[in-house]
Amino acid sequence: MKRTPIIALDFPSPDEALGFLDRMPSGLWVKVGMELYLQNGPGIVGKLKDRGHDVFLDLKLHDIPNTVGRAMEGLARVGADLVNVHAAGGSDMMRRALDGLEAGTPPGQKRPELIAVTQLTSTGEEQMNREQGIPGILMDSVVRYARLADEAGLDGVVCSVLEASAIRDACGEEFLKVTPGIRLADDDTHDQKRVATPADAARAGSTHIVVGRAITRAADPAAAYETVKRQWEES
Ligand SMILES: O=c1ccn([C@@H]2O[C@H](COP(=O)(O)O)[C@@H](O)[C@H]2O)c(=O)[nH]1
Repeated sequence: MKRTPIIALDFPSPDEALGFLDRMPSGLWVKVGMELYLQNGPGIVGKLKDRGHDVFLDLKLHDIPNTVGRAMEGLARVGADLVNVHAAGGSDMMRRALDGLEAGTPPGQKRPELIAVTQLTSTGEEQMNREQGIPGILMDSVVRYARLADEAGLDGVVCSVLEASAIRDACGEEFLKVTPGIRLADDDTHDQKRVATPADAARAGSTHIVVGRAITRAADPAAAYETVKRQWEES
């Protein structure tokens, strides 16, 4: 995969997402999340692929193994390069997701890579302890989910930059560490709890960074993208 930031296209309509991309460089990595996909359907993925972008379809499936497996079989035909589930769904669910993707990938095409969300980057340790009832430090929970995903045969995880190097130690260099919660210095953190800069991410061993509002809501999105990319590539 290309070492380029993944831009989160958190827009309500294809017109807004594609209009935004008209003002950006070509051949990007982009992320389609629930906001865009659930209101507009799978057609947006094909439109982005036709424009030469790589697509991370971030739907974070989490249900019983049979349901997730069958859903993934369908998603394999949508044309995304990268898809995901929640690791909290368990190892059987993750294995069935992978089986579904393999079964659904059209002959001659590459199976989308599959990663698992560990702990959302909007979750803090105190919240995890109190609301999820998971005692101890958040890092341990994230690494535990990463090992589970690795053992289930997944290609990697979504985690924050703060856990990337521990996951590299536990699961290896090749295992994907896709890290949202990216902010430039002095940016508003919004609803994110575990944030870091693109330079931090490069040093920590993230394989991909996901950047939304720091680019899409910037006064000059193309300039913000170039700043993020430079920090990410140079560190
Ligand atoms: O743990 C996670 C998993 C996914 N996301 C998604 O990434 C972007 C981040 O947007 P920002 O505007 O850069 O905060 C967003 O689409 C989330 O759904 C995440 O943030 N954390």
